[in-house]
Amino acid sequence: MKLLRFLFSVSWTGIAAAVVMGLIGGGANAYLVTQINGAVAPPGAGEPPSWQRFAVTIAVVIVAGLISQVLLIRLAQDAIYRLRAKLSAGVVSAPLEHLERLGTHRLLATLTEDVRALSMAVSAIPSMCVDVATIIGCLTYLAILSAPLFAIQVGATLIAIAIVESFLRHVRSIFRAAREREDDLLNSFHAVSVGIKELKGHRARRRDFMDNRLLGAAADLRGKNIEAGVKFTVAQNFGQVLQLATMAVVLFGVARWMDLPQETMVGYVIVTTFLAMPMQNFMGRIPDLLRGDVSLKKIQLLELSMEALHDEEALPYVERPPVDSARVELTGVSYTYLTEQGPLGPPPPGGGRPADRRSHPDVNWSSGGRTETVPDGRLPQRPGRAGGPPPPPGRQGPPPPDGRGPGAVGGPLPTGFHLGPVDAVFEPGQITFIVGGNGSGKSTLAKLITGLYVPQQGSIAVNGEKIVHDNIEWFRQNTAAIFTDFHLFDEYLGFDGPDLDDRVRDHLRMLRIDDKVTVQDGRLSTVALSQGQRKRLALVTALLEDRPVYLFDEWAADQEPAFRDTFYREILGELAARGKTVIVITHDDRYFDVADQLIKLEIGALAPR
Ligand SMILES: Nc1ncnc2c1ncn2[C@@H]1O[C@H](COP(=O)(O)OP(=O)(O)OP(=O)(O)O)[C@@H](O)[C@H]1O
Repeated sequence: MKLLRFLFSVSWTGIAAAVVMGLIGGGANAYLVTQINGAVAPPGAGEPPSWQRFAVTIAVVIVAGLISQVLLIRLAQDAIYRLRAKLSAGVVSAPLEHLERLGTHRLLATLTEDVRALSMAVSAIPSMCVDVATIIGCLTYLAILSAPLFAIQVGATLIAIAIVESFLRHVRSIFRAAREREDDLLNSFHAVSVGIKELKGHRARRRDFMDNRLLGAAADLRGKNIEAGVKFTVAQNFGQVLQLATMAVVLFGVARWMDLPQETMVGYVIVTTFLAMPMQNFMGRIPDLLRGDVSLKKIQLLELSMEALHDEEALPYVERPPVDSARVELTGVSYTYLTEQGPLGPPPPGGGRPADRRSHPDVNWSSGGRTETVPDGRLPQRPGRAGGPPPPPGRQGPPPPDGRGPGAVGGPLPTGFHLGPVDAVFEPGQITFIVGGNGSGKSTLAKLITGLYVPQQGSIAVNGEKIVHDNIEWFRQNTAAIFTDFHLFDEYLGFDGPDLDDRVRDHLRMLRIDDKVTVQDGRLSTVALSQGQRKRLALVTALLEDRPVYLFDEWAADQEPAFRDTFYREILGELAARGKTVIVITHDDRYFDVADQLIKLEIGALAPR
């Protein structure tokens, strides 16, 4: 079971210690049974009873059980902590395009539901270990008491396990289907939180959404959980019936047929009665284990799908300050969005990563003038290079050269919107406007310029230094960007210095929001502001970053006319005067005269000048 393997990977020594203590407890439990048997068996049949020995055995049972449980509780919590840390780090370090494709709902479902299910499963393991130790101890005593009875009991238990296991296979697949519906439910919850205004304002839409989307998924989930619960209960009861039937066969058949002595039968009854509790506890915890196993697989699948050709957490980062001024040059930069072509497939046999789940199937890290295609390179051919046909200009990128058609079942393929090739130079002290219609690729280009996306063809250079795997993390530290879907942290994380508050106050004053927000110890009094005000707060952060490249994605769109004028005519000018490389995505044609350079995109391609 993956769950146990996962727990072992956290600390096999901890597991071993807990299991040893569990076994001591289980052995002591079994010894307790022998003493009870000695006390109730006919005189002279067994060991004479001794209350001192009885008390010591109980002490051993309690102490060993306690130590084992404490060890396993610590282990379980450690495993959960590590899982949370690993998952969060995985999310932060996954390539942006990959997270965008996964969608918020899938990430949320894993970070909440899967971690919760796994916590339950891992927390169940301590008591299950003690149960197993007690069962082993009791069966060992039974073996000493009577080999035939032991054989019958073990045989019946194995048959019960086989029957329950066949039921559990169904239950597991139901849990798996239920888990998929949880993604849909989380998607609906997400839609409720971000689309509440649209739902409140349109009764028919709200009804439709509630009945068919949210409650539809919830009802489906309920149905699956009921089905799994009922099947499991049937299996559990069947197991119990089999145990009782075995007892009946032994008491009324085998005992008479083999003429077993009364003290053996008393021992047998005590052992089987004693066995019932740990057996039931163990069975009762199995659904938690199954759900945990399903969640662990889901988590691993997500991690797998997050797996990047460059694991961003592992990106080399040499502490190196940003450049003083940046000349950013794009040479033949192209990028094609991947689109989902079908259900996400399982990993291929042999544990390798399925080709269709690669996060960057087409990334080529340009290094030292040489283009490396990683790993097997289903590269959309760049026009004018390698003799490939030019990609059709437009929303759709080139078909994958591996011959898989759009109907192919599998993960994402590079068949989405295609941008490029783009050749452009952004000089220090220069203001560049990037313009173009909706969906022409401006924001996509912005993500490439800021290093958030990696070009699939061509290269980017800063002051002549090519951006490659080894310096992309550093490259990102050179740009202060505000995208349209920016996020405001209410704390100035990553900034320090005794004058931070004063610097923030100066900027708040300059951007005319000092009457709305105050700052204390690097924390803002509020971020619950109008969209225009929130954008000004984002600008405060960008200005504090003081980086050589500034990129604004339709920043002024929500500003009042007077402040829009201030932004275009004063703030941009000041940044350029300080030698910053300023790039502005805009539709504001009234201010085009501010730009030193105008780059126009038309459906993913540079418009002819
Ligand atoms: N995360 C994504 N995944 C797949 N395709 C995307 C993604 N983001 C954008 N696209 C596609 O790329 C195209 C260009 O999008 P982009 O956001 O770059 O346009 P834009 O020029 O900034 O548009 P606008 O002016 O409306 O903001 C879109 O038509 C869309 O189809």
